[in-house]
Amino acid sequence: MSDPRTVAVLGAGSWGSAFARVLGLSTSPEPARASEIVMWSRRAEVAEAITERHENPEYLPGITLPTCVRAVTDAAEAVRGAGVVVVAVPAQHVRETLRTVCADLAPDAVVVSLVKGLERGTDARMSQVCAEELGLSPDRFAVVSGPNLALEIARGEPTATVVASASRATAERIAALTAGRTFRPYTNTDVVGVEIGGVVKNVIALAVGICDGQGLGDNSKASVITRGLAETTRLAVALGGDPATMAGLAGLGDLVATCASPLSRNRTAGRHIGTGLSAEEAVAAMSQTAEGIKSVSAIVHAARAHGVEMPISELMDRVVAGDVAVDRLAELLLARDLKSEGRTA
Ligand SMILES: NC(=O)C1=CN([C@@H]2O[C@H](COP(=O)(O)OP(=O)(O)OC[C@H]3O[C@@H](n4cnc5c(N)ncnc54)[C@H](O)[C@@H]3O)[C@@H](O)[C@H]2O)C=CC1
Ligand SMILES: O=C(CO)COP(=O)(O)O
Repeated sequence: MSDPRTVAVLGAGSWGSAFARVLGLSTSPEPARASEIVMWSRRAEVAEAITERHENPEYLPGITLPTCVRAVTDAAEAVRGAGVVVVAVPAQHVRETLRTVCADLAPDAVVVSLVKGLERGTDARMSQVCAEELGLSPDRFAVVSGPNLALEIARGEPTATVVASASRATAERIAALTAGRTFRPYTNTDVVGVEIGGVVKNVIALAVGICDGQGLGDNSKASVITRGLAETTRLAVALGGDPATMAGLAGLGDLVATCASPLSRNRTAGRHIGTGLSAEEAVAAMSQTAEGIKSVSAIVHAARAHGVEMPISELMDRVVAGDVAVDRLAELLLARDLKSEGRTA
């Protein structure tokens, strides 16, 4: 059995570290908040800085982590005895990471995904990857997603988020674990909708970044954002999600935050592409994860399999593959198949 107040965080990048800080600063009454947070970092110097100096200078320079946060370099050690295991590594590495901890996961542990990507090759959402690799029942899984730029949260700026689980009790438990003076979790049971909102907004932010790189103004960006929300909603509904989720924090909220913020890695990657870099060069120019570039092929594949039209994602897939010349990007962003006329967006 596990200790419900010990939380493991797999991944010591920007969101894993900021989330560990959120957990450590929860103002929920005991025993709803965590007493110990054990992060897993692949690099010994990062683990040492977190444990000894209470900071992660590479990802969150100048931010102090609570003293109840420490880090280890062995993922299995991090999860041993933990009542809650938070997954905060890039989507394409979630499956291999889970395989290294599966044998050490407590049979009653709840797994929480912070990850906003689909797995290439399987089109799997992270709830599906966790269920497959860890044999989790739906009540032992939750996803946290919303307008949650890690650096703003680490600085203590107020934000809201969504905790979704098939089990309302699990969602409420994870919400209590995170709730604090500047972090306000809402709960729902729409795991599919919350996951898809977080995944597709990265691709729409790529397109908005391209608008920036091309010197386009706010009409173009608002059109891309609005049409982007429409195609996100179509995919979410086709996969069993609730359209109402897309009007909330995990849909529109995250889309607006990511598309508007210069902190967004996906928007930044798009801006690089819009000025003429290839997707590979854009990734190389940044040190952090841009999930939209990695996930777009799986999104498009899933959409086609379900007969869902996603014109912006289709274009971003071609852009990432290097199939579209930069001087055609502006014209193609809002291009539209005439047979789609009459639909709302
Ligand atoms: N940074 C943010 O503002 C937010 C990020 N997210 C999502 O959280 C997830 C993690 O993103 P970030 O923390 O931002 O990424 P990051 O790029 O800041 O850090 C990624 C972490 O994963 C580790 N990692 C990289 N490759 C790995 C591999 N092959 N195996 C295991 N670990 C590996 C890195 O060492 C690092 O600790 C992504 O899905 C992202 O979309 C969600 C909300 C906010
Ligand atoms: O998910 C995020 C904000 O909610 C972070 O977006 P980026 O990954 O584009 O930085």
